[in-house]
Amino acid sequence: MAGRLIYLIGPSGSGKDSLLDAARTRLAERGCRIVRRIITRSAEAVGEAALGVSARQFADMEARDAFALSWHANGLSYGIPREIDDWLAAGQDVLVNGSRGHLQNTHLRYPDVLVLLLSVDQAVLRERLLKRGRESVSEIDQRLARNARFNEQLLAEDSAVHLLDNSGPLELTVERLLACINEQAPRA
Ligand SMILES: Nc1ncnc2c1ncn2[C@@H]1O[C@H](COP(=O)(O)OP(=O)(O)O)[C@@H](O)[C@H]1O
Ligand SMILES: O=P(O)(O)OC[C@H]1O[C@H](OP(=O)(O)OP(=O)(O)O)[C@H](O)[C@@H]1O
Repeated sequence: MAGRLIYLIGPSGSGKDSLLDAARTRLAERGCRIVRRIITRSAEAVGEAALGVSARQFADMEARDAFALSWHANGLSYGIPREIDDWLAAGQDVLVNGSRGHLQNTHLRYPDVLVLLLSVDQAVLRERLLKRGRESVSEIDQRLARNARFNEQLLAEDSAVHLLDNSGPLELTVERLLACINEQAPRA
């Protein structure tokens, strides 16, 4: 049986990278691979399981059809390597740090995708972003405004999005993630 694409989405700062890092070993134990994204962000950026490339390199990769999925947001470009299709075909589950804005395209290409929306109380989220210190205050406020629009849209849509709360300790969210993946496993 083919593997399943698990598409983790959520506001910047909701804890996607932290969750993937914390759950990495447990996910590997159950045969789930975490994708390394290609991002036009400087390679020295911390906390991101990604390969940094220039805008030119990214465009070249896109032209070579090197990505299964790609999107542009926050002034950056993001690509998911095409090799995930080999992993899925080989029966492995594949977890992607995805984009809310690109969700519809992902549904079209991967109809059986399991979508997990990581959510955090807005005030807690602002504090976490300020503490992380990766973006300026105005960039943080722009991202928070974008979140508000996305949340409205996602809630209004009747799509099969599974909420995953990360307002509490990360360890708890890891357990919730694994439970959700197990609960939503397709019946053999
Ligand atoms: N459950 C949590 N409790 C406390 N801090 C958290 C939790 N999850 C993530 N963080 C912190 O929030 C910040 C943003 O997390 P990050 O993983 O970079 O989010 P994202 O990848 O979604 O942008 C980081 O400083 C991280 O340490
Ligand atoms: O359409 P959206 O859901 O807003 O997502 C757009 C992009 O923003 C996030 O990346 P970002 O560069 O912010 O990294 P982060 O998630 O680690 O903050 C997310 O992982 C997406 O790649």
